[in-house]
Amino acid sequence: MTDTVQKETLGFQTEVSKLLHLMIHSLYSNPEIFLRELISNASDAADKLRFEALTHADWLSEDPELKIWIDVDKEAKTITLRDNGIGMSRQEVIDNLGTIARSGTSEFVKNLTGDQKKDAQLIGQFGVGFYSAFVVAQKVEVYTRRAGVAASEAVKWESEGEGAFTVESIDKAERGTTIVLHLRPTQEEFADAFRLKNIIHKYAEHIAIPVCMKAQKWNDEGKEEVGDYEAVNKAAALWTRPRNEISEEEYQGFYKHIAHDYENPLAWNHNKVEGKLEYTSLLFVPKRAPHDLYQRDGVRGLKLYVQRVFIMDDAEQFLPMYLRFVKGIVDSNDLPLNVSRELLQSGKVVDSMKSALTRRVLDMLTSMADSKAEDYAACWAQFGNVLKEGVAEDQSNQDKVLKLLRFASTLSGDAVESVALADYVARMKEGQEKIYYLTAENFTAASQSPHLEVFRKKGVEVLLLTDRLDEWLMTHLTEFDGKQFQHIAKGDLDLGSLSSEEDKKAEEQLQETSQPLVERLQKILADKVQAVKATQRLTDSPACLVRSQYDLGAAMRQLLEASGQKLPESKPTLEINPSHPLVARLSNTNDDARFETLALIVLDQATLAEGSALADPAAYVKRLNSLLMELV
Ligand SMILES: Nc1ncnc2c1ncn2[C@@H]1O[C@H](COP(=O)(O)OP(=O)(O)OP(=O)(O)O)[C@@H](O)[C@H]1O
Repeated sequence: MTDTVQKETLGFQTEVSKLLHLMIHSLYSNPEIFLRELISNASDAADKLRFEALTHADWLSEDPELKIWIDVDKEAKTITLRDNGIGMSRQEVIDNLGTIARSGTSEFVKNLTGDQKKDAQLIGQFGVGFYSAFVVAQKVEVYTRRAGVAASEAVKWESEGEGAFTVESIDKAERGTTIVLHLRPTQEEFADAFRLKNIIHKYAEHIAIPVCMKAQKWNDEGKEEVGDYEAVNKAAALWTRPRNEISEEEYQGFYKHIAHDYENPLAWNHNKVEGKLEYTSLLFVPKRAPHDLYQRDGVRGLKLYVQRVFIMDDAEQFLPMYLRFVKGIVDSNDLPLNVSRELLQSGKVVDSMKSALTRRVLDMLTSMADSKAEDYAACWAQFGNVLKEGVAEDQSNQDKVLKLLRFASTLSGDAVESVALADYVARMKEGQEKIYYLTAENFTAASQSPHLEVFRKKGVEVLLLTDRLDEWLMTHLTEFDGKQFQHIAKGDLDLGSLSSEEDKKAEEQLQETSQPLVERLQKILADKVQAVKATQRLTDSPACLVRSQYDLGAAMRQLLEASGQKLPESKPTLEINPSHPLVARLSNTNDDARFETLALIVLDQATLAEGSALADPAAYVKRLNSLLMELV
């Protein structure tokens, strides 16, 4: 490595400087992860070389055994990591080690709050990567030569992590990357082979290629002698090993490696399929949703291998959109090695793998829901809204998806979505035929809705749906376990066999006695409501609004209107509770002007109770005040 030419000093992208600063201050409690990150990069570099060798066989054949070597120099206080992977060109060095390539991470750094504690918690979510070297090193040198590039076109990169780095052309005999870490005085404990081997066991056991260090021996005088390089890790692709020989820690380590996550996954499933199709899958459910879960161009998909050769990241074709949060790998024996994204778009092999993998994920989630309720609750909190998309997207698995849904309910009593449809059905009252639910803007509006009164009286549980997606979701749901869904604020009150003979008689009587009041109200409110009706739905409230069975909910309306669609006006039915004192008062009012004021107040209040906005709030306030003045 001589012949220094073309040395240039370049500045780090602003975000990198920020990231470096934050990293050094937030990872001090766990500095050893630098080794995990650098080994992970070297292993990725080996994967990339194997892939490129499919079209450039000579790149691999000249030095075919892909490995990572780690050396420690106690005197010089350095650690050296060497790999014979793909290496980097000059431009790649500048791009990869001077900027933040991944847009998500760069966005994150731009938005740092400046509050070191908060920022430190966030940082792990973005994969700390190469720059973590500076947590232990005061100076980092990178010597690299890309496969297929002349020895004289190798590059040296060097930085002390403070704003700038240099790049210069060098000679490098072998392909691949060598990284020299000059340890900070406070981190010299890492210049210890034994310590490094322990870290490799902890974090890099799953790495598919050998991570080698020199053997340590002690002679008769108790002095240390170093032997030849030997693999410290097991050095076999994790998914190719038998399940019963892989520890939990190894699965967790592998997940962190492929998902760039710092937390353990919630669950995983490792499976080998033999027969007509042959493939191995290893699928993980993360603990936390990525920041780009709802972005159109967010990262999704599995890592694809064909016969153990890495082919591509983010292969989206193996799982449906609503399972886009699942991470993992799939290794196929049937796909051709030169498979491209375009080729993956269609084809029997991919289709049948997709449907099998989808079922596998749904089964994994179901078994988590059945046996690890707490984990599933965490999973639902993160990915519930994405899973809901599956109800519409995946008709063939709708039954499985329905069982995974969770809702808030009048029984659970809080906004946490924890009630499964199967639990609801198991708790249904004798004579109850339908699954009752209510949609509203938020949990308070839902749980205080007048529509719940009759259900409370009869002790019937109602699901409370307050997510923006829920109205859309319910347009795709007709029944579960043979029971129809019924929105309690839409259509006639239909309690089926929950209504006793007495209820039915009372209903008839109610309609009869309320007829004059209903007609009077109808005249006044003709242009505002569809109809006026006396109701048994209410016990404590004077009135409520009922929508037609096929009416779009408020959230759906907003959504469609925002997308530019013109929707016909929909008028509600006003249902009144004749046994409420205010309605009784209304009934006894002979003064027409006063009747009108009261009628409009009752209508406006029913609108407010529904969580809707008033068309003319000022008029409402004026009317109410005139009544209040009378009281004074
Ligand atoms: N040993 C290496 N050989 C070849 N390229 C490397 C090596 N180390 C790093 N790189 C390149 O530098 C890039 C940046 O590495 P870095 O670790 O910062 O991010 P990453 O690996 O893409 O993701 P993460 O931040 O989650 O680790 C890599 O994507 C890769 O292209």
